[in-house]
Amino acid sequence: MIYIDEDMVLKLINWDQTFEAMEVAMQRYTENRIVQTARSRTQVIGKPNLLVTMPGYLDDQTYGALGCKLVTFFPTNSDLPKPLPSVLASIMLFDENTGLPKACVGGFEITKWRTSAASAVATRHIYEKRFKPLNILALLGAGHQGRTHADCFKHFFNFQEIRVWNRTASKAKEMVEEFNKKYNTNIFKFYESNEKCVRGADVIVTTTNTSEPIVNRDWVKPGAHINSVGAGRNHHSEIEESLYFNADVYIDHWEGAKTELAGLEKIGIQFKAEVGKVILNQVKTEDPNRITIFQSLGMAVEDCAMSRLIYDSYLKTKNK
Ligand SMILES: NC(=O)C1=CN([C@@H]2O[C@H](COP(=O)(O)OP(=O)(O)OC[C@H]3O[C@@H](n4cnc5c(N)ncnc54)[C@H](O)[C@@H]3O)[C@@H](O)[C@H]2O)C=CC1
Ligand SMILES: O=C(O)C1=NCCCC1
Repeated sequence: MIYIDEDMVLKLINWDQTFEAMEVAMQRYTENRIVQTARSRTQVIGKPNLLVTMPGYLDDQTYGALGCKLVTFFPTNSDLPKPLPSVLASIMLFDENTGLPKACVGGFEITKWRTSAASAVATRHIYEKRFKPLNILALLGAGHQGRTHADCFKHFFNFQEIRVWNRTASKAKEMVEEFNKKYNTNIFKFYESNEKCVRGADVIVTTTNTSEPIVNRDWVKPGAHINSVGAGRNHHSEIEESLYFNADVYIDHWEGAKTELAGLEKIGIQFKAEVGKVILNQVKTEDPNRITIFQSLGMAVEDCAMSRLIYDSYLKTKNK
């Protein structure tokens, strides 16, 4: 069995293949060519810290794999004297014919990249494909996911303004300075207020651990698209509940939605479809003024696709 560490993953990963891997995982989901269950959660007694397991099987010539991601979600890591990321992960990849372990692949970078690419896939198919404006992007959250989403959306879309808000303002300021420098641009703008950041935005991405809404219904312009990524108290804490009633809500998978979005179902929110159906043109939002939401939960088969991609790329570099 080989071990592919985070540095190697970073050398091998790129946005275009990650996007394609997410599109394939989402399509295969809709075509019933995957197996995955809701993830298990094992909590450290007395702490909010979790070990999460995400097993999956994806049937595909290029991205197919049998694997299991092990994620630790330790919100207390930011309070350590030397802070660590709150989401850490490793992905085990198995031989489909023998069950032998083939590789353990670092899952920290993969989780950031595949989650960002899943948001980009949703934005492209739910929103951009309908010729909707892409002038202003609002990013709420300047943590690991917020930063990777910024790179990803800069790569795939041509926004004129990318706004950044974070609960601790200094982090958003730092990020804006760093990203303007990195891309030799001035399109990244710091916002002190989440309301101002959201008002007028065409696309909104939320990547926070908040347990209270940070996006209010009245702030979101008609026809805007929201990718809600954060999983604080639950997976739907970032957006004011009444906004869900005034939007078409798309998810990535129903197994996860049944448990992790039970709170939304309980208050009567109906999910329109999984993103795979939109990719396959089986469903779409017709009304240009309708707000759309991609409620991202994260799928095991996305991690299977990514670990297969990285594993194959790794073998190619070794066999050169
Ligand atoms: N949907 C998916 O597929 C995935 C979702 N996630 C979720 O994304 C979120 C962000 O993950 P990372 O960027 O890795 O974490 P991080 O620890 O790097 O960033 C956390 C962010 O949340 C913000 N935050 C924390 N408490 C807040 C509050 N009360 N109000 C407003 N903002 C608050 C912080 O300022 C920071 O911007 C987490 O909730 C994580 O569980 C992570 C991986 C995959
Ligand atoms: O999909 C994932 O990976 C995760 N989703 C939510 C929380 C931690 C990891």
